[in-house]
Amino acid sequence: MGILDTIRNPQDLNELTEEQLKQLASEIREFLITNVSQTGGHLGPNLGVVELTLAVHRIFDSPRDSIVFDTGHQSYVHKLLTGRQDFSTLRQEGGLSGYPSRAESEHDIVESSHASSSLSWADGISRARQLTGEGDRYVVAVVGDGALTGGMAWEAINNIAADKKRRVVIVVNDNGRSYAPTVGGFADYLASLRPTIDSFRTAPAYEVALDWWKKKLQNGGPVGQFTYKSLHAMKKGIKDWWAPQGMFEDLGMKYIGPVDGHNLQAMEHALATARHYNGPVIVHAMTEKGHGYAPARAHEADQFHAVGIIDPETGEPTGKAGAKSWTSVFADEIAAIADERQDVVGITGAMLIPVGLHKFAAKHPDRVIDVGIAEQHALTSAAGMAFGGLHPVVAVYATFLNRAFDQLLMDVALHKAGVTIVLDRAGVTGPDGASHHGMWDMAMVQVVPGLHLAAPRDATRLREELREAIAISDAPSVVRFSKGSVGAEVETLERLSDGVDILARRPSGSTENDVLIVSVGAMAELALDVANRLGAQGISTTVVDPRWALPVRRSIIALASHHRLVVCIEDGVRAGGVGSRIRQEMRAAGVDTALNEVGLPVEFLDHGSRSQVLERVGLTAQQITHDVVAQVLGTKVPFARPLPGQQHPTTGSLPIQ
Ligand SMILES: Cc1ncc(C[n+]2csc(CCOP(=O)(O)OP(=O)(O)O)c2C)c(N)n1
Ligand SMILES: CC(=O)[C@@H](O)[C@H](O)COP(=O)(O)O
Ligand SMILES: [Mg+2]
Repeated sequence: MGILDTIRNPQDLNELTEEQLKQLASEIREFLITNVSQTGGHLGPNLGVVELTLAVHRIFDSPRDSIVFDTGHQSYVHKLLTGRQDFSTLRQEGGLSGYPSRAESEHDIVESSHASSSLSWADGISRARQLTGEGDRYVVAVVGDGALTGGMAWEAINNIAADKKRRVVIVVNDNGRSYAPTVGGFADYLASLRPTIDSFRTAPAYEVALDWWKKKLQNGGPVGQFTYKSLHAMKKGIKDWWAPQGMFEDLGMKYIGPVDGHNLQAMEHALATARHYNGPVIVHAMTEKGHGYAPARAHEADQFHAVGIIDPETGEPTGKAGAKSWTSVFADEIAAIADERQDVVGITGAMLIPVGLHKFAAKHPDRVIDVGIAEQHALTSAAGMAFGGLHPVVAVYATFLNRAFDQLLMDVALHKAGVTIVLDRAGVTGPDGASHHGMWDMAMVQVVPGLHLAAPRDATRLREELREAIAISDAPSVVRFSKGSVGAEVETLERLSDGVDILARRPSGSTENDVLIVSVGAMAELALDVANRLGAQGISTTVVDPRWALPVRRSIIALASHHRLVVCIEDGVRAGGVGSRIRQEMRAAGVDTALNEVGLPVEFLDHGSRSQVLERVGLTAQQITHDVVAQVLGTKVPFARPLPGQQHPTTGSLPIQ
């Protein structure tokens, strides 16, 4: 039995000797490599915070003191130390979350995986502690150098630094990377601190002695005054020359570091110093992503930021290479477009490879910009680029657009800026859980005036719709697609004049009162499966793919008036989604056909595989068919009549045969 097996809670760490702690760190590293290589997960970030997390839990008293992880993907060690040592179900349905989870432990606070929020959490918790008479409890925020490139972090620092009594300890986990090396002026500043010498600068004894000496000299008459002033000038000169005056100290926060984040004693000393300071303080820890695991260190792209199932010895993926991914289709097409259009620029929020801009960047490095984890800035900067005559393509995961909604609305759309936003990981993603599903984008953007939304159903339509989007120069255009492998090609039977694709027609001679299925994006195969199942139950269907879901195409409305029921299937929240918009447009056109919005519930969906989550919420052919049959055969759906003089949208003739 190893030492790790004896750790049931953080208090068990306090009895360990220095040697035992070293052994424990080694066991934890071994545990992470052995287990995460079998389940997949954020192996690199967690190997980088073994000593840091041990030190935090030895110096602070969780859960009395609150420990907040930014983004939360680096909380595996924290979980191991707080009673969760079965990682066999990591990120799986019903299993251990890959992020902090309040349902799992009282030691867990922030469940969202959206970066740069930890300092605001720390500000809020510490204010609450002060106002409820518990200001002696500490709040420790563990924040990465990448997360510190997010604007929200600086909004929080502005607030925290204002109150010298706030017991907030900000542990900067500086491994110099997000996925790739962190970019920007602040990242350069952090890097510039590395050679700085003194971590004793904020030691209490040093501070007390310095204050005594300052007072002595200042009160020592003219000679003392002169001596004090000249020594102060000399010290400032040395610091400016040798140890530049820290930005954080200029902001009014104490700065301790840089500290070797893999030296447990040094980390404990720095954190103990920070604790004694009893006010807002930054502890700048220098760490390495993937520390202690050669395959991770050698993986230049992202140092095993997130791995699938790998061989623990070699770090090589063991699963068979997946089918072509949506991301790779986008990566190839945007790189081709970049060759053709010099005005097209790419923008990423510290995720160049994950969003597929790397091929574009390799060919045109000056036209792909990494803004750091700063989606809000990305959108407004893109509006500026459009004003300057460029056509920006902002590529982000759908869930991360949430935080840039106002910039999309008021900087891009209000100014009719020709900006294309490419949303990868749209819809249910799966293992990263509730804050990673890209499920709110369509409901969010459907209220943006003038916005064009495309949801390609396969690789061919992605290429097509991406090009159509980039041709829009007077409004925002959004192209959204799922995580993972792109599905099979779904052929077009007929393309209507407004760009809507007919994927399946009802049998000739069918009645007016059949079902129109509107399939949004990657739901096409599912929609056709539903159509077949309904056909077996004697219900004829027409299946269409709008391709451009917004603005709603007129042919969708006309088709609706020739069917008994419209079923809109989308991989997004059904409240306010595409189906809702179609319903509104139908009502405005006086078409009273019944409509079902089939999509995701307005809930936070726990992690699992994509298919498991879709099954859980009923977004399956079986469930949809069951519901439609019950409605139609159960005559819960009134028969619809076409409007007088309503021409059918295809050839002006009566309903499609
Ligand atoms: C708002 C937001 N944008 C993008 C991401 C995707 N993301 C997850 S972790 C990560 C890198 C974080 O870097 P850092 O904070 O330095 O932590 P490290 O992984 O280096 O420990 C990014 C960009 C996110 N989680 N949140
Ligand atoms: C926390 C984090 O890194 C997320 O960005 C997530 O892990 C991305 O997962 P995928 O890129 O595998 O969808
Ligand atoms: Mg980092």
